[in-house]
This record gives sequence, C-alpha cells and structure tokens, in this order.
Amino acid sequence: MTSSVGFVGWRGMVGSVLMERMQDEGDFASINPVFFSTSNAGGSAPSFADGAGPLQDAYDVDALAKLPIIVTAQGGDYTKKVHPQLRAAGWDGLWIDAASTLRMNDDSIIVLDPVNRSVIDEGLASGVKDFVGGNCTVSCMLMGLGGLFRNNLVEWGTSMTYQAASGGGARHMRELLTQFGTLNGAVAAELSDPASAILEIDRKVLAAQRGGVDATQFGVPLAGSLIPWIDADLGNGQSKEEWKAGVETNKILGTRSGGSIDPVIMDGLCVRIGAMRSHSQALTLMLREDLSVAEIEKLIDADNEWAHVVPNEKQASMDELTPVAASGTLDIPVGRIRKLEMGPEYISAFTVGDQLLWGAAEPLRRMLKIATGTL
Ligand SMILES: NC(=O)C1=CN([C@@H]2O[C@H](COP(=O)(O)OP(=O)(O)OC[C@H]3O[C@@H](n4cnc5c(N)ncnc54)[C@H](OP(=O)(O)O)[C@@H]3O)[C@@H](O)[C@H]2O)C=CC1
Ligand SMILES: N[C@@H](CC(=O)OP(=O)(O)O)C(=O)O
Repeated sequence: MTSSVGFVGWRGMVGSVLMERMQDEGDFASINPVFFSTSNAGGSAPSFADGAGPLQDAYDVDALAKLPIIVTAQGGDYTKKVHPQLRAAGWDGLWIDAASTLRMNDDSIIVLDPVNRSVIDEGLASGVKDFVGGNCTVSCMLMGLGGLFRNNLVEWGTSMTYQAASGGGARHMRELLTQFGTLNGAVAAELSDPASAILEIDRKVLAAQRGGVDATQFGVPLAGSLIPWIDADLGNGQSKEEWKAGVETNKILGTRSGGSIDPVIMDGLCVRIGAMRSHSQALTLMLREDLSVAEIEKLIDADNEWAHVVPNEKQASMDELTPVAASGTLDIPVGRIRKLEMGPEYISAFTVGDQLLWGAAEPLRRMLKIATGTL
C-alpha cells in the first residue's frame, strides 16, 4: 500500500536538497506526499509533486496526526514545539528529522544506514518512532572511515574540522559570497594593475575585513579568515559541535564495552572556513592494531559504495580531496592516509563530504525508504 508522508521544511536549504534527491531517485512514485508550511497554509504544493493537495498548516497537530510518517527539515525550534504536542496527542507515527533536538534522546535513533542499518532495523522492530539525521561532520566522517570504525579498529581519534558556510544556513552562504565581493571591490583597481604593491592590497583588504564587511550572520568576517568556534559554548572549553563528535559517533555505531564495537573516544576542534557546502576534516586516529596502510585503504574502500581512497600524493589530493571536488556528489573521498611519527598504530586521514547530502538530506531520504519498505 502507498504510504502517506507529511513533509515539513521542504523548501528550506536542507529540504530542497532532499526534494531534489527524491525526484532524481523517483522516490515520489512509491509514496503519497502531503506538504506542510509554517508560513503559507492553503498555498500551492510544489510543482514537482503532481496531484498533491494544497499546503497544510505545519502547526495543525490534527492534520499532522493523520499521517503515519512525517519528515521534517524545518529546524530545531519547530521540532521542540510540535513533536511533544503530537506525541502527547497519542500520535505513534514515524518522525524523521534533520534537526539535532531529539538526537541524543534514549528513545531516538541517529540514522546513517550504510553505517548503522542494523541499529535502525532493530529500532524499527522494537518500536522506536523517532529517527534523526546525525551531525554533518560526524555523518561524513563515519561514511568515509566506516571501514575502520565498524571493524572496531579505532581506539580514539581527533577530528580537526574545516566546515563550510552552508552549515549555518542559506543566509550564511550568501554572506560569505558578499564578503568576498566586498574584499575584491576594495582592491579592484590595484588588482587590475600588475605593478601595484601587494602590501597596499593586503592593507586595504585587512581594513575592509576589520571595518567594512557585512558580518550579520557569522558575527565576524569569514572571507579571507576563519572562525575557530561552531555552535554553543558548553562552558568547559568545548563547543557543542565538538561534543557531538564523541557522543554521536558512539550512538550511531551502537558502541558498548564488550559489544561488537567498543566505545571510541573522539574529540577535536571545529572550525568554520570559507568553503560553500562541503565539510572537510583532518583526522588523527589511534588504531587498536598495527595495520599496514594497504590494509587500512582496503577496509575503507570496501566499506560502502561512496567512500573511496585518494592516493596520498600531491596531485591526487589537490584534484580529488577538496570541497570543490566533493560538492554536489555523494562521494566521500578519503586521503592523506599515512602512519604518523607517534607510532605504528597512529594514522592520519583527511576526508571531505557534501554537508547537505550525506551531512543532512541523504540519510533522511534513505530512512524514509527503509520505513516504507523500499530500501
Ligand atoms: N543534519 C545536519 O547536519 C544539518 C541539519 N540542519 C537542520 O535543518 C534545519 C533547516 O535548515 P535549513 O534548510 O538551512 O533552513 P532554512 O532556513 O533554509 O529553511 C527553514 C524554513 O524556513 C522557511 N523559509 C522562510 N523563508 C524562506 C525562503 N526564502 N526560502 C526557503 N525557505 C524559507 C521555510 O519554511 P516554510 O516553508 O514553512 O515557510 C523553510 O522550511 C536546521 O534548522 C537544522 O536543524 C541543517 C543543516 C545541516
Ligand atoms: N552545526 C553544523 C550544521 C548543523 O546544523 O549541525 P547540527 O544538525 O548538528 O545542528 C554546522 O554549522 O556546520
């Protein structure tokens, strides 16, 4: 039977990527979509959804409760407000969500099926109803390095991130580009004159960064700079984004002392850089065994169809291991793999992933397919 599925947040940035992927993969053929809006109830359903009724009010709990499955990329405030009302009203449908709000609840599962399909299947069988996409850096890291984590080979790791503007949302991406434009404009005359002094250009750019760029979204200039803090300050020196690396990695993998995967210690520093939509991360991993680089590469390549090893060579790294190379694709390149001087169990790796695909929309799309029995 075709399942009815409610979509909330479908026109936002994450939601639009989800809709695009669902169209590309023909997913709408096997569901009956019902579209909701927080701002335009009664408006027309999106043009790609042939035959769908008008937009319904995303705050109408009775309308939502008629559906067996709701997929939302509307954001954490929406989840905080509507999810408890629905559950209090006795709704026992599946809630599939991009926001972090419910992620660490005991009765939710973080979805990343190429990595934790068995956790998802066991959850569905035991009556779990809330399925939440993971943090983008954590999901991209586990997609890339799944071959090591899933084989219980990682004792601890650090992840030093280089996160794109898209992690902040569409307005952040626009602001980054506006900032680049402002900086370029400040020195356009000098740039067109090959004889102009580079120190004068540098001085003018710095003056613009310090005084003239719009930084309404990021708070400080990002173009030509970076921001070494992402998400809330937990008050113990760690940012919330850094905290997620440890707790979400372990939850996704279902680690347990004495289980098939032992708990993994993960920590690091999360940094915003001026990339558009792909997050990168430099990893140091301490392995539980002294494996050869060739064995490590084989495990990474074999783990899933999207992770692939980039040879640890200059040209291959420049060509294949960048946000420009990874953006808009489901590929998760993993490179710079080598043994570190600290000892034979210590390795480095560098990985890049599209933050809006495997980092946000794709795990939700696939969870919906699992829930409707088509994956
Ligand atoms: N898992 C992850 O790593 C990530 C998760 N997220 C989560 O997804 C949530 C949504 O993020 P994101 O997609 O960036 O949010 P957006 O701000 O792009 O969209 C959220 C909502 O804003 C409303 N909206 C108002 N004006 C516009 C407009 N001009 N164009 C489009 N939508 C508009 C829409 O609601 P309506 O149609 O009802 O008006 C839309 O659904 C985040 O809050 C976060 O919780 C985000 C990034 C990564
Ligand atoms: N915090 C991420 C994006 C995001 O929305 O993450 P989360 O879903 O964990 O809140 C970033 O800024 O890059």
